[in-house]
Amino acid sequence: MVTAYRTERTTRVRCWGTRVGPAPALSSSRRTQPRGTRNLTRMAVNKVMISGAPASGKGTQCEMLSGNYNLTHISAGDLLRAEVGSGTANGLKAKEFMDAGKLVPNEIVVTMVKDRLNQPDALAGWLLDGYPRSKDQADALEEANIRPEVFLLLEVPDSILVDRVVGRRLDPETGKIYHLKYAPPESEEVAERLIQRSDDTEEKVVPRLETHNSNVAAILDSYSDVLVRINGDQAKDKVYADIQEALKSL
Ligand SMILES: Nc1ncnc2c1ncn2[C@@H]1O[C@H](COP(=O)(O)OP(=O)(O)O)[C@@H](O)[C@H]1O
Repeated sequence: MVTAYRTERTTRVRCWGTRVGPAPALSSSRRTQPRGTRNLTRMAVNKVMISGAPASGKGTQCEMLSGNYNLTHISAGDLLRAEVGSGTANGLKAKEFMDAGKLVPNEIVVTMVKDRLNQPDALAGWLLDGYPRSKDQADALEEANIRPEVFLLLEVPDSILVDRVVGRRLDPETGKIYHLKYAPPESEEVAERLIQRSDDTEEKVVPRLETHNSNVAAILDSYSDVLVRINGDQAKDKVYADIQEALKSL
């Protein structure tokens, strides 16, 4: 496995776990750097972004990462669902886009996420999930001088994602994420209260995947120096182990 290091000029990253996606954006490895030009600085991470297609495992990995790394988990999707639940004008407008699997307009999302990042509980360390999802969203953070120390990209083939979305269920009491086939509820009591997100249907996951695939390349341009690609098409504990390995070397 290769480790990710921040060098004077750029961070050289490669895949973790067996490669599923295209070759990494930065295919360099330590060997391509002339000796003596690397000033490797190990760094503690407390500004982490995690990205990936719907059902790529962001929520599941964030559950483990936020607890073990003492990071405040900020999910753009959760913030929007809370807005929808509160019935505000923004929430009503956001719901239209979310139900269509489209990105909610920036005038709603950007301020909401920036305000959340500036709340006291996030200042010690944040794990930002599902934002940015477009180049202008990334630019909005740049303008606010908000940058991650590492950008984790979970990569899973589209064919796997549809199956994951359709079987995904949420426990409204604990927020825990289950899957009827791959991560079933541990008791009848939990099983009975599980809910399915309104956009977790075969029909709605298609536009969500299209939205993700059409935006992800532009976002990676903004974070190519801190990008760490993770193979998300593995057991969740193996994915988490790969993430830990990558973070250990930062
Ligand atoms: N950064 C964002 N910008 C605009 N809309 C977003 C953003 N993040 C989430 N959304 C909206 O909320 C929906 C659910 O997002 P999320 O909970 O992250 O689920 P998933 O990662 O499975 O798509 C998205 O389909 C989109 O409509």
